[in-house]
Amino acid sequence: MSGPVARIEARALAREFRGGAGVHGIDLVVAPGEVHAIVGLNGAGKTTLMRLLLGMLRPDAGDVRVDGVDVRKAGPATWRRVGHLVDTPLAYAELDARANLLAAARLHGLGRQEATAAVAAVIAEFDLARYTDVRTSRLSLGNRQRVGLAAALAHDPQVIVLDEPTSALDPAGVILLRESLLRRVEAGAGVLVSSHHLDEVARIADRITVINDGRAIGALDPAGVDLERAFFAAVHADDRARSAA
Ligand SMILES: Nc1ncnc2c1ncn2[C@@H]1O[C@H](COP(=O)(O)OP(=O)(O)OP(=O)(O)O)[C@@H](O)[C@H]1O
Repeated sequence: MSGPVARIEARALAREFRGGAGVHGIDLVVAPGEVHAIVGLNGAGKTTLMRLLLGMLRPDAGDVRVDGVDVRKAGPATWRRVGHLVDTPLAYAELDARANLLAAARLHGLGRQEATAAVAAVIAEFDLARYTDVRTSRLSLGNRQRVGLAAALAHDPQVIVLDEPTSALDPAGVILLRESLLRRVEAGAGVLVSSHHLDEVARIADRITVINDGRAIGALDPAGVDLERAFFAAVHADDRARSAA
């Protein structure tokens, strides 16, 4: 096979929870230099899929490669190239924003000076200067999300996985995140993002995959005229097909 190594490549990925919910055989690729968005209704399996891709959850079947490395064998060198915001945004709620960002940068392998410079850059990138000395537990939800995103991105990851990153952001935060991701993609990163905001997805995604009931059921055209209608058409067609089977 030729071409650049995919940032993320999953094959036949499956994990079924008791009761039957979960992820049922998903193939997915995130190439370098692209934003791949996944959209789906509440409970469709987006977070579960991301947790499987990041090795946070063990699959029943299938495999995942991150920057060409089998996720089961990935070590620090691979994880330093990954930035994610899935589940809890920050490690230390009692620390202020700057200390949290420094901790995240150091945990991702940056040296002291490198981390200080990287943290200054993401503080500017996410317009967080007013909040650097505030304990993160006291931040508003949206500012906590900004700090969480800054912590996920400070070490300049090549593989970026963000679960509903705009859910609590104000319009200014949405624009800052969009610009940040597009800059990183331009530099070769691969981004996987889940979202319920179809307008925003249409702005940033190169590829959109629809997830329904734990399965990847098709793609939406980010340049399409009525994404919402296309989304519901895909979901309802899949629901009908499965209830008829
Ligand atoms: N640890 C678990 N044990 C049992 N069921 C689970 C577990 N984690 C997730 N599920 C179930 O798997 C399904 C998919 O959940 P998931 O959180 O992946 O959906 P989602 O698409 O991210 O939803 P949302 O848009 O609401 O965040 C749901 O039915 C959920 O209840």
